[in-house]
Amino acid sequence: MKILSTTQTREADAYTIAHEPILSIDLMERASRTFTSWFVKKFPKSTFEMVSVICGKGNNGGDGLAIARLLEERGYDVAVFILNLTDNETEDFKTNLERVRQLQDLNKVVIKEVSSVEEMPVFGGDEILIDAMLGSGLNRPITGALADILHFLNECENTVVAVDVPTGVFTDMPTVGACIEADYTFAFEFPKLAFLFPENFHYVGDFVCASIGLDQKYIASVDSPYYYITSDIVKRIYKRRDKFAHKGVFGHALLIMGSYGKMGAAILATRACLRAGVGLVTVHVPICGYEVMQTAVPEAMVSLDEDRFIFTKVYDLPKYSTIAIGCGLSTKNRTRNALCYMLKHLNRPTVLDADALNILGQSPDWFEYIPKGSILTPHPKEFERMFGKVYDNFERNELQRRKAQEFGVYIILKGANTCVATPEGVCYFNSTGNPGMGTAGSGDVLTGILAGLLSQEYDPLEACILGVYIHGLAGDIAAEVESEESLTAGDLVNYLGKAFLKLRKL
Ligand SMILES: NC(=O)C1=CN([C@@H]2O[C@H](COP(=O)(O)OP(=O)(O)OC[C@H]3O[C@@H](n4cnc5c(N)ncnc54)[C@H](OP(=O)(O)O)[C@@H]3O)[C@@H](O)[C@H]2O)[C@H](O)CC1
Ligand SMILES: [K+]
Repeated sequence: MKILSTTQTREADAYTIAHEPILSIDLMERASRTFTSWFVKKFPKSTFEMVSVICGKGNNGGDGLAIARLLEERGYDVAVFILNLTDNETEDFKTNLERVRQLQDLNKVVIKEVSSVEEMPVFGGDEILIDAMLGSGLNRPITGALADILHFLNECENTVVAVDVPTGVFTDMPTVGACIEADYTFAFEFPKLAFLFPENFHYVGDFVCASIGLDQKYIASVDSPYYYITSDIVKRIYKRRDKFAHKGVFGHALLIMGSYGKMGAAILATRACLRAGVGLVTVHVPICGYEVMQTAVPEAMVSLDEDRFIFTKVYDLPKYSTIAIGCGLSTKNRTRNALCYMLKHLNRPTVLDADALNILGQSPDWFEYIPKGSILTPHPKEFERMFGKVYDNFERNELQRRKAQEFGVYIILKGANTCVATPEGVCYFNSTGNPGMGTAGSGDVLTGILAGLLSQEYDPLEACILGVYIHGLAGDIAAEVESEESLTAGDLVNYLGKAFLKLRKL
């Protein structure tokens, strides 16, 4: 799914209104119905006493009024609070206010105007609050009376659901000023870029998005460097196996991993590579890793280094279809030199993770040796070691895109909404995964999956998108059974099979 900026969304909005054609008030109604359909399933009316909708006077407030009316129609007890902080009202806000007033006249909805925090009501414990104060029209940081009201609301214990954008959050740049702290955000048509960055989680909560019927052809024609990885994209990438296929056609991966005390990383990556469907896997380990590897992963072949404890040299590189290097490798001098030699002599996309990235961070001149189309999989700390400190995630994302373009590589920045940046400067944000995956070895599993997919002739972009998605999906299935707290990297490997089964059914 493409992610549009606020300006582009407004253009898509205007295009839809002009070409569907649809009146703007009817588009607002459609958006509000989409919200309401989700809301009634998520918060059935038996689960709380009342809904209070807090509205600004722009179109976000207009949505809020339409939602209040639609919820009343569905049998909810609804109160509307209109923030009287400006005289500017949009036409669609006015029309919807008129419609709600008719309900008020029938004693079906309560409407109250609020001009300051002192006039805010005390909400009951069972009330749910809908934030329709400001949406994508935010054009300056929130201060003054509205900031006081937001602070007041944030102090309340009630569940808060934001319409389109949590009030105060800038969608395309870092947020400053007061913000509502929503528990849920329901975004129209696309998630906003800001929702994908951790610093905004506090404001956005869990987000969902759904189409409000904006013109799909127009959206397809708009240029955007940002995509959200949904099942649609993954479905197009995933290749079913040929009935007559055999292990010879699924490639032979070489994993260069592990050092004394860090063989677990190599084991996890090797198991993941096998579970991701590789035909054959050879794992190159120092002598100390021989027995543990043969015992822990009998399906893998082992190539032994000359050194007892670390990686120093590997032969026969051309015979492997894919190479991945780095998990648990160490950054000792001889390993560094061996990595440098390899990078210079490899001539095909390679997966680089963990200590391979730490070594690159220490020797920035070596970035130019990385084969084009390679995949680098840093977590934020490794990213910082390679490319330096940043102020926030918008800046980090810009840097990630720039470096991917500069070196002609794919950079997978791991975290919530893992982001794949391509050599063309496009970003794909993952939609699967959960906080339980922030556990030792989780990254090693991803590296193994990527090597397994590349071996099966997924191209690097396909491997990145499918890899991060299925890694997250395995995590989500595992968390359902094991809980986020107890989830281990080994579980991710064990649930990969179930994730593939789910993928087949998409
Ligand atoms: N395509 C869609 O996604 C649709 C979206 N809809 C909804 O429309 C809003 C956007 O509505 P808009 O009227 O453009 O803007 P807002 O309601 O968010 O804001 C209204 C005005 O608030 C003022 N403003 C801006 N920043 C501040 C601030 N810091 N403090 C106080 N007031 C502020 C500003 O007016 P000014 O004259 O004061 O500059 C805004 O114009 C979108 O989010 C959706 O909810 C449609 O309903 C359907 C299609
Ligand atoms: K809002």
